[in-house]
Amino acid sequence: MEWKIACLQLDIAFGNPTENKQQVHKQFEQLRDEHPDVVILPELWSTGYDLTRLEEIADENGEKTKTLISQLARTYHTHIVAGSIAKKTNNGITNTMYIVNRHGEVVSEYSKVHLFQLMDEHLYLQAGDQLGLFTLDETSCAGVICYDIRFPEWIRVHTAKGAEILFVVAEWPLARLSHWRTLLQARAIENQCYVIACNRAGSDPNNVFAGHSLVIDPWGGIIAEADEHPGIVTATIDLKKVKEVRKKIPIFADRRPDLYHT
Ligand SMILES: O=C(O)CCC(=O)C(=O)O
Repeated sequence: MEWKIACLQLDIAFGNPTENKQQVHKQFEQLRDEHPDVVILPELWSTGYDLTRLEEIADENGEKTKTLISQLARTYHTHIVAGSIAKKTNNGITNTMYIVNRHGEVVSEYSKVHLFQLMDEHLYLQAGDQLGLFTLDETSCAGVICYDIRFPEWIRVHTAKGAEILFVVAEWPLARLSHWRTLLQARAIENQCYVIACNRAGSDPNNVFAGHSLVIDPWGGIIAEADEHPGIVTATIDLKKVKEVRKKIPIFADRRPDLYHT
């Protein structure tokens, strides 16, 4: 089975959910004739990192976001890995990803497990503690958020449980672009999975962001890469390639988890 992928590399308007939602609508309309199977948005795409105003602008239980992306999924008949948003809960605000299928059903949500202290996330956000596994078209997938890719053991938990595609949504700064590319390629090679990584472009008052959204195959080959500007990156992935690579070098069968204690 093949999937057409589209990453929306947005220049997120700081603290302005209304403007960001308009941008998302426009980009879906731009994609209308391409009929993507999966559309991916970046991290905190509706608010950006306006952390000091999150109490005011975060989405109460993610309800508005879920309604919006379900409508988009039904209208454009596509699965959506809806980046992440600031979700207001009774226990604080989380950095939460929603996944909806092409029928508009929310199939999963994942809250960022590793909070990034360099950008003050730990001061404003609550960490999640659940896996990011989900299934689309009977394909086992995982979704993680930005800093999570620095934790290979966290990604491995997902691929050891069967994930064949890793979706990464991010607001990764330009200052560490080389880490972004290297870490994503390494996660693809060591887990023999597709890595589909959607980063934001542009800047906010504190950071310039890297763009360079990437689609990487299970052999580590880069099949699509954006530049640093806002835009849409598309690629077609062949899901049987995961099984081919895993058969050629059977790392999951050869693992020795009984020895891997830290
Ligand atoms: O790990 C990094 O260098 C960037 C992480 C980050 O920007 C984030 O998690 O928001």
